[in-house]
Amino acid sequence: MFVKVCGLRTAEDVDAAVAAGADAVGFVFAPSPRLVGQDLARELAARVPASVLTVGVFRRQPLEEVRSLVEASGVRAVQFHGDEPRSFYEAFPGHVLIRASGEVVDHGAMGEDLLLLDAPVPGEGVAWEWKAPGHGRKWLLAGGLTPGNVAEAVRATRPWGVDVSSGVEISRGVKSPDLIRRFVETAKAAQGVPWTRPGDA
Ligand SMILES: O=C(O)c1ccccc1NCC(=O)[C@H](O)[C@H](O)COP(=O)(O)O
Repeated sequence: MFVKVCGLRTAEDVDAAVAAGADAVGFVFAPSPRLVGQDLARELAARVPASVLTVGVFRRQPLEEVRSLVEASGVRAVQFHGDEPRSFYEAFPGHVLIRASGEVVDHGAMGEDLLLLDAPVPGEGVAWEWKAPGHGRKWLLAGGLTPGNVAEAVRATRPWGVDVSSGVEISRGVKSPDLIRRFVETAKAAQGVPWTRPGDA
């Protein structure tokens, strides 16, 4: 089970996610209480070992802004949460590409490596009627996941991975190392599909 912890803003958050065994950590560059700037993101990304994927999260931002933040922060993956066109995905060869969507879409149509099925409004901690996209490709489940419900969500939908933000916070935008540890532990123990590196077939 691939586990991404999103919306990290402090060195303690990052260290907790890495120590817990997260496979990816996300830095939000879109308007959000979890927004980080390029310098902080670069500092935080530098703490992350190469085995853990660093993800820059964007929503409805101009391509030049995205490009500049990706380059300056050094993140290795780019996650789009709006209706960004294919040209946005094509602008980042060599990066892992994550396409987030609030509905089941044609996986691969944008050239993405991973599809992230999320609530209609991201990062709000709202659980939706979780369902699988109905194809054999790699996808991540997100939206209102917590240490208390992630096992049930995984059992119901059998994703390749999961993504969390609000469910590991003690207040909006403030992560809890203990909740991060509990979430990663529970998700890893849940019965998902076998882990392989994102981008591989
Ligand atoms: O987290 C945000 O505030 C955010 C803002 C704008 C675009 C994306 C955002 N988050 C993306 C994520 O990957 C979240 O982890 C995902 O939506 C799940 O969030 P949650 O339901 O709070 O666990």
